[in-house]
Amino acid sequence: MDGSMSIMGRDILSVDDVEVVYPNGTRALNKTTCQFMDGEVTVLLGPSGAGKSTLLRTLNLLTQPSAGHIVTSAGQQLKSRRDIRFHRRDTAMIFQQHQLIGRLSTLRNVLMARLGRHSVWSSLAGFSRAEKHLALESLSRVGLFDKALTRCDSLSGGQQQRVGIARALTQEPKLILADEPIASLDPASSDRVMKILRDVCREDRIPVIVSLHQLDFAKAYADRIIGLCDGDIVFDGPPSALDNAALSRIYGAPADTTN
Ligand SMILES: Nc1ncnc2c1ncn2[C@@H]1O[C@H](COP(=O)(O)OP(=O)(O)OP(=O)(O)O)[C@@H](O)[C@H]1O
Repeated sequence: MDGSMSIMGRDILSVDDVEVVYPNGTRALNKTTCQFMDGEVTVLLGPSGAGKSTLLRTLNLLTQPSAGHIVTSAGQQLKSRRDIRFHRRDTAMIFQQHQLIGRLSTLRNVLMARLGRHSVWSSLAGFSRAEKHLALESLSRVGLFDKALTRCDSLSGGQQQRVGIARALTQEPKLILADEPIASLDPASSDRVMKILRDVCREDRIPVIVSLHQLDFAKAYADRIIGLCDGDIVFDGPPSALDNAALSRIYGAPADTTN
């Protein structure tokens, strides 16, 4: 067992009594337990400072829990450096600010996703034909095949975010985490990005977990919404169950449901 996530069952990843207190004493996540399933888009919703990014980053162990564990479907607690390395290799992260290298082509940026699977020696040899094929296929899935040789900094914000998704796909992940992926996009680009994420989740049967501020996109694209407030999960259910009472638990006051 190499510590990578199994997709034998529905239950892919568990958060088991996890708490996060940052070194400066900020308690960002109170004792939290939840599971994430394959083929399900989960949206983390909540006001600024609620703990969405903290929960997301804890799933990848970019933020270390102060207590509790992240557990794979095989029942394995992610503790050893080796297990964490395999877990990160299998987990793709999409950021608000794309994290692309502007002067490189989109294809080069997308291929960067393969570095985690190379040894020092094999990375010196360059990317294989199969990897280049996978990168082009990923660009094709996000509708950017024709931009493969274009410099990234000449693309629009929405196109750059789609390159970020293509890079994530080229990692061949078993889990995708997206931290406010549409925060700086116009509505049409946001719609396209969310649709691609949902399609990937369905087609590749992997969990996609997205933090969002936009209630309308959460309702349109989530299978499940986890509402956070002050480091606690205060709602966990399908969008259809997100009524005004739930919204006021998340936002602390009657929320504007028209947004
Ligand atoms: N590295 C850090 N060190 C100290 N405190 C932090 C750190 N990162 C986040 N926090 C604090 O932890 C709490 C939760 O922050 P987090 O970023 O998880 O919230 P969020 O819901 O993602 O907010 P936003 O929507 O504004 O991104 C906040 O009080 C924040 O100030």
